[in-house]
Amino acid sequence: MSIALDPREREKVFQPPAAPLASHLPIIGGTLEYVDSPLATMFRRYRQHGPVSDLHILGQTWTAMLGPDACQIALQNPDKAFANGPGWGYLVGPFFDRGLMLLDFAEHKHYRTLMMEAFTRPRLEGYTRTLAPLVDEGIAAWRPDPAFQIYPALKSHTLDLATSVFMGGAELAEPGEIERVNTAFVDCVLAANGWVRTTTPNPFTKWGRAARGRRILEDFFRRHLPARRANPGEDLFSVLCQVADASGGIDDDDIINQMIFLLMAAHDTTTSTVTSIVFELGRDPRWQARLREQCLELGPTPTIAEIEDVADLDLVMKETLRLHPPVPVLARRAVKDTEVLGVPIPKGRFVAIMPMLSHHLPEYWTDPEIFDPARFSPERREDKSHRFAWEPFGGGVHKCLGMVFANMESKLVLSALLRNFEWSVPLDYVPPMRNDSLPYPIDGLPVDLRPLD
Ligand code: HEM
Repeated sequence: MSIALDPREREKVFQPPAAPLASHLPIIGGTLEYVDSPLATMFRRYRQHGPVSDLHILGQTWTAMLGPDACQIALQNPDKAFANGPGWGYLVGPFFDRGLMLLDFAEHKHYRTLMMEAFTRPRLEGYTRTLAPLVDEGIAAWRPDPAFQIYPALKSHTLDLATSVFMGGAELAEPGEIERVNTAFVDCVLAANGWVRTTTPNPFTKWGRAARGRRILEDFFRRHLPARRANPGEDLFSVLCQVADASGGIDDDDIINQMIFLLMAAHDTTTSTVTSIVFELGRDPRWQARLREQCLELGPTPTIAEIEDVADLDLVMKETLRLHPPVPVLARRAVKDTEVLGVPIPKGRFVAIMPMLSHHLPEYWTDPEIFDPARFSPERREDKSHRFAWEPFGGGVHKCLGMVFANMESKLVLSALLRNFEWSVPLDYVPPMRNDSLPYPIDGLPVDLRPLD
């Protein structure tokens, strides 16, 4: 078993705050404190101010929802007081414009119903058929290395996979364009915490780079759209074109908007999940060996049903998502006056739902900082301690539409890794994380990757 919480974070969590910068610089300070140590910031706030309190991030006052009760109310949104568009829109709006997650109420319901067609069981079976051999081929080509940077390798591999399963190929890409598309995605995601918020292309600001990135992505998808419509394949882009044409309710611009959003939603989150699993298994040889045995039986091209049958893969994935949720904070904005757990929230207020804290609260989990996949086993089911104790995929009407897909793809990649390699990371190694958008390890998370004996 391994201790998951960065020891420096643990120190910050359990020490009283030493005159935090936040008290002197309320605007910048809140942002810096969060970026430095998100979990410690959430813990401190929850213990000192309770489940609903105000903080200052990125030049705005945000009401933080901490702990499963507050997160449940905000996510289930019973009086429709919270909207996604103006919340997420403040962070990434111009770059993921009209993506499903940024739509609200009746319009969101309409698009979600249409897009669900792309995630039916037969479609997922088709995506798995496309993915399995590509995953295996890609991972088998990796070379052993005592300092193999797993994060960039997975990021590039999952983008290649997305090009096939989401796009149906990139036959019209120009030389070097796939790399530019990758950079464009990164720039759009990193815009979340930009201070200079104008969308004039400018290589020196985050928003400026993201604006350029968005154009690259639009060009890329628009060029491929007629071919997907004329000769639809099993890929998600073709499915969306068919759904759009059959319903008459989505125009070409919106197909492109949804594709850009979907790729972003899928790409970074899956990369982050598998990276974190590799990290945890690298410190826990017993779980690594146990999973390897089962994955060797699974073989190189399993069906989705066969992958789902490996219960231990599921335990490890759930436990990793508990400790390292790829989306630690969800954005909303109040569209009318409301209250949560007795705390008034005025119309116009930004709201930060922070599911990550619920995953670490000792009120709901035994030894929450220990990597212990068996806590999700049928005998223990610690996640049942509260309906929203475990919420890496969110909840309510915006709950992740790609959850089954994400499980399938992450497990396929992990299974291929386990069948080809063994790996370790030193027990005292703590990946230095960048937390100003979706969290990722700045050093690429080096692992000692060895061929199987
Ligand atoms: C482990 C990987 C993933 C995690 C942890 C994750 C997490 C989330 C979360 C927390 C939300 C809710 C956001 C909110 O309420 O504001 C969400 C929404 C969404 N995710 Fe995922 N996601 C993952 C993978 C994927 C994949 C692979 C896809 C697509 C294939 C996807 C598609 C979506 C979509 C379309 C939404 C918007 C749903 C809506 O607003 O109705 N996600 N995801």
